[in-house]
Amino acid sequence: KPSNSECSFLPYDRFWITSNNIVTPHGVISGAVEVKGGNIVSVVKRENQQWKLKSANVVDYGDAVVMPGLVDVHAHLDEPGRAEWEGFSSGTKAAAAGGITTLIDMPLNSCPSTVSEETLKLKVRMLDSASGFWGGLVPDNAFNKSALEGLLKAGVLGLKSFMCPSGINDFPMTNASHIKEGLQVLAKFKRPLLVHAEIQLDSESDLEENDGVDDARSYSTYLKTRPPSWEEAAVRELLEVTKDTRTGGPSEGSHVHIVHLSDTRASLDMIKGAKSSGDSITVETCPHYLAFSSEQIQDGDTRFKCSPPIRDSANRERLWDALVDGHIDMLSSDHSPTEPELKLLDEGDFLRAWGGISSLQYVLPVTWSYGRKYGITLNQLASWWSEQPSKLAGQDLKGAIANGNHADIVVWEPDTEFDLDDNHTAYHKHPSISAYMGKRLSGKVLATFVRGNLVYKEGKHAPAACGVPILAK
Ligand SMILES: NC(=O)NC(NC(N)=O)C(=O)[O-]
Ligand SMILES: [Zn+2]
Ligand SMILES: [Zn+2]
Repeated sequence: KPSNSECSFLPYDRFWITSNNIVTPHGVISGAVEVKGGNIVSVVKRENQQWKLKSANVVDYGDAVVMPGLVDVHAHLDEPGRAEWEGFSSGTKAAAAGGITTLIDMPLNSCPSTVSEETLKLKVRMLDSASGFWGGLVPDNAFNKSALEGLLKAGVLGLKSFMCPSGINDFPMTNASHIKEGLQVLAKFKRPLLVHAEIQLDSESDLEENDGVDDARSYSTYLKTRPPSWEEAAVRELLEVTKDTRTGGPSEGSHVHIVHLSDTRASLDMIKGAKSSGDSITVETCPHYLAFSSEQIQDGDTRFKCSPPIRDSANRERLWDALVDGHIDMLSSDHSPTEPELKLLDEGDFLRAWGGISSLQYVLPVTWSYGRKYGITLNQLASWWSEQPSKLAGQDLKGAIANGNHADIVVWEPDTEFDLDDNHTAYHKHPSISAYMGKRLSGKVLATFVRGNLVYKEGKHAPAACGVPILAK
């Protein structure tokens, strides 16, 4: 266990962070955040604090924004088993450099997948596993109540399942009856199920076998293989089951969260309907669906391949509307990297390349850079990236700069621009496969505090990683 001095660039247990732009649940204030023993012990406006700050340990950030650290509920860190794709050490370093203070690791792309108490232990045991974990709901454990309970008791924050093939052999897909069973167990633990909501519709997927007829280098070919009807069919089937989460329903206490929504037509309308009927349901989208549109994706540029796919610009505009209007609850990275070889960048084959966007370190500046023209506010950013995801993950003491909360904080400069070029230091493993390479972004992270430790400062990480696994109790 590293000593405290290795965990933080700051030697103090008690100190004040001051700024003219502190994002609190009650608006942006000029003042100070007092940190003691890793927690926020007071948040005071500038006019109330003169007496305190004179002799204290003060870190002043001037006009830079002081915001709750981001909570990324959807990241694939791939360890153990596929450390060459990503890892806890590289992933958490990238997170810290990007202002993310909490990562929740997805149960697939590591090997083995996190589908049992034993496989969870493999993750928790890793020295750098400073994150929380979702467990997998798969056909093997869905009808095995004691196995599922074992996994939940071992501390996963909730479960995740796929309604279509996941691309990972030991993570098979679930149908609505598996999900229904899983929700009953989750209800007891009051934890959520995260669902990849696409269902493979036969007639539409023929193209995959039709190589050569349609050009596999063309993004439009890929788009046709995963039409909005796949999301729509999955959401429709899923919502039959989410009724169980209503007050008085058989799975009251559980919750369903739809990951990475792309379709803004029927799927979104159905989700809105379910919310108004009292289903316990939330939905996320990801920065790549908000930043990019299918029209812009060049032939062969498989960095942009993900599922569900990035759709057209009209869809992107509707995603922003839905987010701003509160119909989409939160954002996540869905950082799903691989080795560059599996992206098949030379061939540019959209049908055979690995699907997943690599983005972990960039999500804050990306959301801000692309969201500015929609007039998004700092409080909205904090809600989408911190408050709502903390709630989903059951982390009541995270997600807001408020008294008693964990001192998980990002300090950043909204107007400072930078280029994601070869000179930019990225900490996740394969920056070259990121869809954001070559972009100019605004919003530079200056400092990141995790539990009061200044873990990242001006391009450098503290000598040791001090995060601990976040396990549900
Ligand atoms: N196995 C994966 O990581 N899949 C991921 N891939 C994407 N989104 O393209 C996902 O979250 O579905
Ligand atoms: Zn997914
Ligand atoms: Zn994912």
